[in-house]
Amino acid sequence: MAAPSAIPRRGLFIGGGWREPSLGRRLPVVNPATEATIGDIPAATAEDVELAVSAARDAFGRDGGRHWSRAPGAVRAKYLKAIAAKIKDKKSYLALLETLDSGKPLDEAAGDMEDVAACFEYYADLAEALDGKQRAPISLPMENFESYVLKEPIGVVGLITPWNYPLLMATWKVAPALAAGCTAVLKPSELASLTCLELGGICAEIGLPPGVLNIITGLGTEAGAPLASHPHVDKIAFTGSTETGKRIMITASQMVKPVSLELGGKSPLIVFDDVDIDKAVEWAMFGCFANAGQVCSATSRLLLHEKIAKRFLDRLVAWAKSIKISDPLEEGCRLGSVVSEGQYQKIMKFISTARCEGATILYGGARPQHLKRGFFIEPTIITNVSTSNQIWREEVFGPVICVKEFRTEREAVELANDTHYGLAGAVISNDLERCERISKAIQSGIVWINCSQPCFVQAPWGGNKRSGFGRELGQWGLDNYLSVKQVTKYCSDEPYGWYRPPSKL
Ligand SMILES: NC(=O)c1ccc[n+]([C@@H]2O[C@H](COP(=O)([O-])OP(=O)(O)OC[C@H]3O[C@@H](n4cnc5c(N)ncnc54)[C@H](O)[C@@H]3O)[C@@H](O)[C@H]2O)c1
Ligand SMILES: C[N+](C)(C)CC=O
Repeated sequence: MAAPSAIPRRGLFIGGGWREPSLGRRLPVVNPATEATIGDIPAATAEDVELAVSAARDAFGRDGGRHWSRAPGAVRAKYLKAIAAKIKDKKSYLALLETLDSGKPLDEAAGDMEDVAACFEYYADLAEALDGKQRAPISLPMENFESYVLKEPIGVVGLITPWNYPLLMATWKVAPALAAGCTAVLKPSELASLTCLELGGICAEIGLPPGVLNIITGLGTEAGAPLASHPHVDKIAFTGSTETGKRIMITASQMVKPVSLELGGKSPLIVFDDVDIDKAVEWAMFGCFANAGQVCSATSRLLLHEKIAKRFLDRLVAWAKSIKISDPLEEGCRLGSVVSEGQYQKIMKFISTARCEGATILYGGARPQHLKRGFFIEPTIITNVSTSNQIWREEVFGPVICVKEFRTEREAVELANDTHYGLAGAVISNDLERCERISKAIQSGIVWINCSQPCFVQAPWGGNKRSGFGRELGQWGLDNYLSVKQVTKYCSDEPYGWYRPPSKL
C-alpha cells in the first residue's frame, strides 16, 4: 500500500463523536524514518478530560446500565467482535499509519494489527462467558447462610498507554475493560496516537454506544495527569515508564484509587554451553532488536556461558550485520527507526556513557551510514560491562544489548536477578530440568524457555519489583476491570438468636 499523502485529521473522540480540543491546540506528527512532519493530533487538556470522563460516566449509568454496564456479556461481545472485524478489514491501512507514526517495520506493524484483532475477539469470548460465571457459590461452614460472588464492572476507567506498540498496548486495556462492562477514557502516547484515533473512527462506524470509549490525545502532563487525578475515574490502568508509573501511583493514592502498572524492564537472557549457537543467536537478536529494542520485555542483558561466549559473539555480530536496516516501509526491513529524535538522543547517550564507563562497543553504536535522515541506530552489542555500569542497570529502550559471561548456573541466576526490574527473563539450554530450575529462580512475571518474547493473549502478562504489578491478558486481564462483590443470605426461618428477645410485657 502506498503511503497516504496526508494522514487523517482527527479531533478528540468524546461521547461517540469528534471534538476539537478546548484550547484549539494541536501537536505535530513526525515520521521518525524521514523526519518529515506528516500531520497533527489534538492536544487535550483538563477541560477535555472533564468532558471525556463525563461522557464515560453517562455511558456507564445510561438507562440503569441496561445498554452497557449491566447488559448481557453477549451484547458487549457483539461490539467487540465488530471492532475486530473492522481492524481486520483495515489491517493494511492501520499498519501503514502505525509505521509512519512510530518507525517500526511494516511487517511488524501488520503483525501488531493481527494481534489487536485477536485480542478484541478473545475478550469478546470472555465477555460472553462472564454471565455464566456470575453467582459462583461459596462453600460456607454454616448451613443457615448461603453466599455467592458477583463480578461487576469497576466503573469508569482511565487507560494511559505508551508509544512502542501504540494500538496493541491500548487494545490490551480497551478490550478487557469493555468486555467487563466498564466505560473508558483512553489516553495514548503523544508520540504515536494515529491508530488509536482510528479506533475511535471504528467505534463510530460499528455504532458503539456513545461514551463507552473516549479517546483523548495530548501530552502526559496536560491530558494524562488530569485523567489520573480525576475523582470520577474509578481505576487507572497504566503502561509506560517506571518514573511516570510512580507519579500515577502517588496521585491515585490520594483517592485510594486502584491502579495497575505495566512498567519498564531490563530483562536477562541466559545462554548455556549446550545449545545450537545459531538458533540461540537468533532468539537473542529477536529479544533485543525487534521493534528496534523498544520493547518493555526486551532481553537486553545477555548472559553467556564462558565456554561459548567468544563463538556466540562472533556469530551475533555476523547476524547483526545481516539485519536489513531501512525505511520501515521497504520490503524485508527488520530494523526501522526509533520513535523520535528525543529517543534517538537518549539511546546515543546511553552508548556514549557505556563507552566512558569502560565498556566495549563490540558492534554498532552509531547511525547506519547509508541512512542520512531519520532516527536510525545500528544494532549495538556492548561487552566488558560491569554490573555497576549504567548500561547494565538502566532500561535503554533501543537496539542495544549488553553482555556478560558466567561460569556456573548459580552465577547466571545471581546476574539475572541483579536488577530492580522484574518483568521478564529467558533461558536457553538443552537441559530442560535446568531450564525449569532457572524459571523458578528468576524474579520476574514472565520467563521464556528456549526463546525470547513470544506473547499470547491467553497467557498473563506483567511484572514484579519495579516493573509494576497487576496482570494483563488472559482471564487476569478481565479481572483487572471487575470488582468482586460477596452476597451472603441468611436462609433459616429461625431467629438468629444472639440477643435475648426483650420481654413481651
Ligand atoms: N510492562 C509492559 O507491558 C510495557 C509495555 C510497553 C511499554 N512499557 C514501558 O513503557 C516505557 C516507554 O513508554 P513511554 O516512553 O511512552 O512511557 P511514559 O511513561 O513516558 O509515557 C506513557 C504514557 O504516560 C503518559 N504520561 C506521561 N506523564 C504523565 C503524567 N504525569 N501523568 C499521566 N500520564 C502521563 C504519556 O503521555 C504516555 O501516554 C518503557 O519504560 C517501557 O518499558 C511497558
Ligand atoms: C508486550 N509487548 C512485547 C507486545 C510490548 C512490550 O513493550
